[in-house]
Formats: sequence, C-alpha cells, structure tokens
Amino acid sequence: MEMENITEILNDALEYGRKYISKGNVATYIPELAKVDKDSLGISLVTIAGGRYHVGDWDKEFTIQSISKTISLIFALEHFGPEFVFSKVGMEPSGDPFNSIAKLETKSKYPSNPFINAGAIAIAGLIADRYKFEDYLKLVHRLCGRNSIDIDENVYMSENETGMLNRSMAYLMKNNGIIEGDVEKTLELYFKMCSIKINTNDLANYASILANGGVEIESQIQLIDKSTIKILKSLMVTCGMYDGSGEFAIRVGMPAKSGVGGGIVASSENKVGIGVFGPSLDSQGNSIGGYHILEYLSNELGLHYFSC
Ligand SMILES: NC(=O)CC[C@H](N)C(=O)O
Repeated sequence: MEMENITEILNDALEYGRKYISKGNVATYIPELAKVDKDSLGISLVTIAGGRYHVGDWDKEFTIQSISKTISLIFALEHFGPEFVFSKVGMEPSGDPFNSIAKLETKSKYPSNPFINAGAIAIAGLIADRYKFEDYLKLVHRLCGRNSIDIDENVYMSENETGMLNRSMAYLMKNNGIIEGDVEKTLELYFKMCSIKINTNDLANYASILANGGVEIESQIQLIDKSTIKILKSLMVTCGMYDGSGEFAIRVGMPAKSGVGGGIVASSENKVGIGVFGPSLDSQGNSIGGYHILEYLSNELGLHYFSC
C-alpha cells in the first residue's frame, strides 16, 4: 500500500466526513452525552508496518460506549471459551435497534448477538460473576497501548441513573436464567465499560492488533488468540454497525464497531487499523462523519475486504 501521501488522504477524508455532520445529531438519551461538541472530527491510522498518522480532533477524549462490547467479548472468549459464551448469547444480526428489548420477549430468551445492548449485558453478567472492572480495564490498557485510560465518572453516573431500558433487559434476562448472578453488579460493570474515555489513537492501536491477527505491532506479542480474532471480526462484519451493518459492509467493507459516543474502530486485514471520532450520529446511532470518512478511506486506500 502506498503510504507516502497518507496524511493528505486523511485530511481529504476529514473534509469529506465534515460535510455530513449537520445531517446527524449527538446522542441525547444519555444526558451527559448531549453536552459534547457536535462538530468534533478526528482520525488516527496505524499501519501494520508501524506507521502512525493522525488528523483533526484525534486527541480529544470521548466515551467508548458500544465499542467496549468488542473488548468484553474478547475478555469473555479468552476466560470462558466460546462454548460457554455462546450458551448465553447468539451469533446473528438482530435487525433491530441496538437497545431493543422486543426480541427477548417475542423470539428467544437469548440475545441475538454480543454487540446489541442485551447481548453485551449478558456477557457483562458472565464477567461480573467472576472478575472485577479493574481486570477488564487492564485488557483495555493493553489493547489500546495506554495505561492512563479510565472512566468518565459523569457519563457513568448519567448512564446508571437513566439506563432503565438496559435495566429492564437485565432483569428480564435474570428471570430467564441468562444472567445468573447479581443484576445490579452486572449493570454497574456494563455501564462502567461503556463510560471508558479514549481517543482515536487508542482505537487505532487496538484496530492495528485486529488487522495484524491479534499480534501487537511494536512488541510482536500475540495479545489476542487467533480463534478469538476469527469470532470477533466475523461478528464485527455482521453486527458491528447495528442494523446498518449490511450497507456498511457494501460501502466500506471492513470489520468495524461503533459507539454512541461517536467512535468507530475499523481494521483492514494485514493493512491498517483505524480509529475515527465524530459525535454527530445517523439514525442508527453510528457516527455520520466517521462512517463517511471510512467509506472515503476504503475507496482511496483499497481497504474493502473484497477490493481488487
Ligand atoms: N450503542 C451504544 O453505544 C450504546 C451504549 C450505551 N451505553 C447504552 O447502553 O445504550
């Protein structure tokens, strides 16, 4: 891949993404998130050869939100194994909004996949029974390459105070035997996971490990098992962009995961890891600027998994 003019391409991508900001809105259902600057936009890109590039608001911190669901899946797969994890949650896209409770009542007591809220709460339940938030945070530090990462207390409190739909799903799953332990402990862990503060550089570091088969670029250490990577990236392709995952697969073609804080993590196999941030969201809850930035980069740099 030609990387000489990468900063120029990133700046062009940023300007392209900026045009879409006004078509979206920041998340307001978590009151603390409504306070963020809608116009922020940043990109970080790390190549598997170790090149690092940043443009825009790449060092602005935002909360990781649903991107945390990928790291809790890694944590659960590596501590409990796939058989146990997938005895609690499915592997299929839901086709419903990320916070929908509907299918838990009408279709199956098992959440459709680990990346919708219900699925991630079920996985938080597995973790909360046996581990502490600090154990999870250590994995975040390792994957993002920064030990100073911590939670945003205000966002955590805001989610805990207002997350009644998440609370309802958790109690329904407790009733149905999906959550075995303490529901409030499960929710505390889930809300803390969502409230972790990161920047796009942290996401690009993490994404570069995904692009590099689980191996950290600098140390060449295998941080994530290859079998975990296979499951994780497959789910990122099918479910990573909520019920917009199908169109994203066509337009962008990278395993990715978004969060309502405005972040998206995306990786292109054996090429690059990318983190983008733009808190203005589309109707599905994906960063609208970030989505278009990734589409631009996919086209310009040939990052689509089926690009030829
Ligand atoms: N899609 C998201 O990023 C949602 C995460 C958010 N903390 C919630 O539980 O609703």
